[in-house]
Amino acid sequence: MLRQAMLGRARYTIPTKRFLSMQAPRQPSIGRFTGKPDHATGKYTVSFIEGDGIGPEISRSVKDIFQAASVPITWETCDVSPILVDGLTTIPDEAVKSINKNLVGLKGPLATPIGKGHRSLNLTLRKTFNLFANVRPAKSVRGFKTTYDNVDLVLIRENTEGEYSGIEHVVTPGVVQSIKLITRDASERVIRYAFEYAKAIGRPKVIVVHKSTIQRLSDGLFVNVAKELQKEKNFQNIELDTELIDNTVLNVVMNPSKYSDAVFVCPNLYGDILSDLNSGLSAGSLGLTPSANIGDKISIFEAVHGSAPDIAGQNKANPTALLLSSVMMLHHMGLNEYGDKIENAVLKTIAASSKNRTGDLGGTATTTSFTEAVIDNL
Ligand SMILES: NC(=O)C1=CN([C@@H]2O[C@H](COP(=O)(O)OP(=O)(O)OC[C@H]3O[C@@H](n4cnc5c(N)ncnc54)[C@H](O)[C@@H]3O)[C@@H](O)[C@H]2O)C=CC1
Ligand SMILES: O=C(O)CCC(=O)C(=O)O
Ligand SMILES: [Mg+2]
Repeated sequence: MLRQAMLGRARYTIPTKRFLSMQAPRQPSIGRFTGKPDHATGKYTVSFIEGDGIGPEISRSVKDIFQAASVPITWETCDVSPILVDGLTTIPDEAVKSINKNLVGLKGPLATPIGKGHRSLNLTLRKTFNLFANVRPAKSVRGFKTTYDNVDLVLIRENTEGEYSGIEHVVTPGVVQSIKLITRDASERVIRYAFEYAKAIGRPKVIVVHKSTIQRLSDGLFVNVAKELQKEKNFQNIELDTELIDNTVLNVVMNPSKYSDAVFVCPNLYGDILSDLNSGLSAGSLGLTPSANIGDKISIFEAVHGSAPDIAGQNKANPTALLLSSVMMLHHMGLNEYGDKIENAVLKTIAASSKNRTGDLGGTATTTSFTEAVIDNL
């Protein structure tokens, strides 16, 4: 039997046995949106970071579709040009104020220079607003054939530390050290979120993906925290499994359906890599996979993909991943009808014909013609 369970995206159709009799809530209890619409206009204000490369093109698409769907949102454009002080990267105060005020943001991809200049602005945003859980669902798209049908993977990545702590130094020329920082606090809050998320979407299992055979203390702590949490009364109905990352990667590629009833949770780098793999497998492109960066109060939604410099400025980018991220955002804000409407229009457009699809999906559509087709399908 199938039951429609909703969190972030309407199209979670989840096979359940144990949870059939339970009413799954729509959102985990952690990180709920508490913003209010403006009294006078009835509209919410959302901070919008358009991003680099293809960012402005896919952002235009989201804005046009939101306008056509009459979504009650006013965009507040945020400039996050990096500010470097004593080697540390920050973002302008106005952007920090905007996001702190609105409690929610939508973000296009931000490019990171390699080996020089500012630190990743994506990491800076996640650290600045303590966005500790990065939720990355990867689901097959109806009507678009990839290697496997019915891929339905949900991954939650620790988003503030691990290999992305940015603690690196030269010990002596030719010898560098990079510190993977794992703390009990950060591990606990993301794993707790993963348990809550699994409950909310009606999945009976959480799988900790790790390599504690090698990273014995750091990943060992992450795994132990999960085992401790699972003993809490609240989570005893959720099964906990642990898997070595190399084994998970093999299994995901060989048989992704093995994980349709689970939520993965993992340290930062594993989650970054595994989420691109999941995207490629479910969608055949990075152009379709959304994500949410969740904090206790503030959340920022963004695609899994980057700034795609190879196709930037050519009207070739697929805006779907940012659109589906905006759908996750609408559900997070409780604007479910609008989220469902836009999601259905996007999926209908992709399913209708290969002509509608952008180049990454083997089609000939441009970003603008795809956007127009979605608007026609609203
Ligand atoms: N969260 C973020 O803002 C992220 C930012 N980045 C940054 O993006 C820059 C480029 O990174 P890459 O490794 O090239 O990864 P990328 O994700 O930008 O591109 C990888 C491949 O996927 C394609 N692609 C990505 N998004 C697409 C879309 N919407 N439509 C059609 N095709 C799409 C690109 O054309 C390219 O062939 C780097 O500076 C990196 O730091 C990378 C990943 C995430
Ligand atoms: O910030 C970056 O440069 C890359 C981030 C990334 O790959 C991701 O968030 O998936
Ligand atoms: Mg990545």
